[in-house]
Amino acid sequence: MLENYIDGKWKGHSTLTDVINPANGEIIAKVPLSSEKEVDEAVQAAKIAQKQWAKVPAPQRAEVLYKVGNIMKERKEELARLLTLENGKVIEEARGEVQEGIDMAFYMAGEGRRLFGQTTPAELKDKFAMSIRVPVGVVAIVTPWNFPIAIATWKSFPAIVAGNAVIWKPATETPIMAYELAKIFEEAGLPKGVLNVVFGKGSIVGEAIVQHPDIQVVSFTGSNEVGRTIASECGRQLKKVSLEMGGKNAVIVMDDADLDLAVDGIIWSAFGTSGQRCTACSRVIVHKDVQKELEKRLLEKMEQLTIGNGLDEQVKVGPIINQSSLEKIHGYVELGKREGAKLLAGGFPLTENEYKYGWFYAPTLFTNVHPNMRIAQEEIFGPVVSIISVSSLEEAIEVNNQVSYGLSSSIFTRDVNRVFKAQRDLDTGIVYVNAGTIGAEIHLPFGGTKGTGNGHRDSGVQALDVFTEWRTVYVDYSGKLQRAQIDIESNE
Ligand SMILES: NC(=O)C1=CN([C@@H]2O[C@H](COP(=O)(O)OP(=O)(O)OC[C@H]3O[C@@H](n4cnc5c(N)ncnc54)[C@H](O)[C@@H]3O)[C@@H](O)[C@H]2O)C=CC1
Ligand SMILES: O=C(O)[C@H](O)CS(=O)(=O)O
Repeated sequence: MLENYIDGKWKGHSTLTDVINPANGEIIAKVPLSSEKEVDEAVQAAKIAQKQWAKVPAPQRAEVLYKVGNIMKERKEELARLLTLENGKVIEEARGEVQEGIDMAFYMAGEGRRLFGQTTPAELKDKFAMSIRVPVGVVAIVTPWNFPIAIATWKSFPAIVAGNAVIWKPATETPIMAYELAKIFEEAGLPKGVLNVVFGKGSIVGEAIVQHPDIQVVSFTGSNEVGRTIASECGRQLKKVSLEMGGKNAVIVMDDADLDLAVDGIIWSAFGTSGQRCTACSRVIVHKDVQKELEKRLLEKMEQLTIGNGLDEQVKVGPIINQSSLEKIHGYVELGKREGAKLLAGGFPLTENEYKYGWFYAPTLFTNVHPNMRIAQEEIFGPVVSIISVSSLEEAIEVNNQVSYGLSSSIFTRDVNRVFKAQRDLDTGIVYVNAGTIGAEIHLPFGGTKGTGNGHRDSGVQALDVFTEWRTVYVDYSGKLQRAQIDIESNE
């Protein structure tokens, strides 16, 4: 039975819902469905804790993150197995996700000794000017189920090292990682109230967080629809909001590409995590001269994919998170057929034998897809790929950019001129060359253009911009009133 973590205390709740292993339908935990009351309790505790936490020197705040990183390292295998249990992703990917969290802990702990500002010359004599980062106050993070620990670390670690207190609402599908991370923070000695975890529905706990007047920042990852709702409410209240809302990412394969490498990149980015990544490849934009050969090699590789319970080390594609996601994916496949795309592989849920009690979908490949079809425009969030044929690099870039999202893109080519043109013209926050669309590194900014976000970035040093304000400080040590902007000469 999981509990909320508020003001350093574990608090049970009378209303609970089941946490289900998507690989076999087993109930693995029960999680609170909290209300506005728990959100307010957490905010009141956070307000008090933040005032003290902001006064702790940043290198000391960072010590807590070093401890968190070390505990995660010791518990890596156990955490990875729990992650596979609640989310379904295959165990080697779960290990990778926990490692992302560990890397983020050490990287952001390093920021405790940097948090760089600027010093600049002042216009006047005997005057000093600088800008420094200051914490914002109480901040909220609202996270999805597809990366239940990594995304939380991208957001909470910079917030905490910068001196904020955090209210965290994890996805109800994957609360175990949140529960474990809160326990790790407690063990690492984080003062009470600096991190508060409130479990519950987005429509209740999420909305209460967004509407709470004492929360100054909301950092969200999830669907475009919910992101827009959050942004409007935050806009009304003049709250800072950072959004990461997915993608319609493409791999471009040019006629000079190493096709085997391209196939490996596509398979990994499209069917890894069963396509449930915001960076997942869901379009392949291929030069017409190599289309047939690419399709042949892709189909051969797809046949080798083992689908099943992610705890089995041989399995390469795990389950879909829940029934409604499965139905959404299948709905898109049916739509693709009606739109006139040609189904080359997959296109159905797996329901027999070992798949009977879980939610599994066969890796699916469409060809003859027109760039304007809805399957080529909308985020499916499942193992479904559309092949679009083009005649030139220029056309490939145009097709890549013709979607409302702009998260990740990739190009396979051996021509350095094409590489440089592509990285200049692909309208996405992340561009890969001779690699798939997934695999972001935590010390670089993560996010995208257009409908993917609103200009902010997770991870990298840029994450600190979300969780800090800039303060400009002028120190005049002349002992007299010097009047800047009026007359520099008269102050000689
Ligand atoms: N960008 C990404 O990484 C992700 C994108 N998605 C997309 O979203 C689709 C639906 O997945 P969901 O889990 O339902 O995403 P969602 O956007 O509903 O949920 C994401 C988080 O927001 C919370 N939330 C929901 N409604 C809220 C509200 N009104 N106010 C505040 N918080 C709220 C949820 O409880 C969860 O913690 C997927 O099929 C996929 O297309 C989903 C997960 C991650
Ligand atoms: O949130 C995600 O989808 C992933 O963490 C990003 S990546 O590692 O696949 O680039």
